[in-house]
Amino acid sequence: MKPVLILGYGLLSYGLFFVTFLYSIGFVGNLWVPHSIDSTPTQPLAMALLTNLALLTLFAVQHSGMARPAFKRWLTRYIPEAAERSTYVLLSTLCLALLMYGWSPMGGTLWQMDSQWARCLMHSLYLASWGLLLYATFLINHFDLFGLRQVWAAFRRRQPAPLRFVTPTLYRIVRHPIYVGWLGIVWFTPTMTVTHALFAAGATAYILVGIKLEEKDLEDAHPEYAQYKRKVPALIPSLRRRLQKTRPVATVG
Ligand SMILES: C[S@@+](CC[C@H](N)C(=O)[O-])C[C@H]1O[C@@H](n2cnc3c(N)ncnc32)[C@H](O)[C@@H]1O
Repeated sequence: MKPVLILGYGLLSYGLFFVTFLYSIGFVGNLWVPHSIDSTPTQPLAMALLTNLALLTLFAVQHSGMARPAFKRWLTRYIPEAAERSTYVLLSTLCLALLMYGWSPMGGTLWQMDSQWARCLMHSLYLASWGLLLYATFLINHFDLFGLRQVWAAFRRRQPAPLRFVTPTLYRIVRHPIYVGWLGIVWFTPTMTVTHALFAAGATAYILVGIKLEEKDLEDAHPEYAQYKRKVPALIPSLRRRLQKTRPVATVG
């Protein structure tokens, strides 16, 4: 595959991801977009539940399955290595878009905050969680996580330097700031409907399983990860057990 085509493919994947990412801020927060997580129910409850569970499962299997090293090895027998991450980003984006498009609101309110300031606080925490997620991607390497670094290197006919294991700022007080952001996104809402709770519970279960799989790969790739894991908590930040700044020493997949 010609390097310019790989670059175009990577840019297209990233562009689609970015538009879907912006829509999902409105979708989960019930803000600004026409079809959101708590739009008016249109299907019978059982049908809506099955649809939503199927969509959540599809996203979880794709997102976690394609991130495994064995899957990446298999995939790169058929596509250039430089396009692997962009393919992951593209398929994750398509699954997320399908999830939002096919999502079937179920109605039913579990709790609701009526006071203006409480609603405002929840919306602020919700948007701050998106900010945290985005910020944390830049701490690891935003352009690597979304495949741009790899396709740019291919375009320049260079081999991209392997991504290093890093523990900058937030990563010294919590091991998974991106997933902390996700948890905030799904749980901070002024109105918790049954639909929203299903989404939040599904996302939480996915994150907890995803962490186990991701950390196994990180431990395999980076022997010092075990020590990092002992010192830094997974999801609840601890300032007391703050990891000393260490030089990154190994690569991760
Ligand atoms: C979606 S990101 C989530 C990262 C992290 N679990 C978090 O919540 O902030 C997953 C990718 O980040 C990589 N990764 C996780 N922790 C890392 C670190 N400290 N340094 C570099 N890469 C890391 C994993 O290898 C995986 O490819």
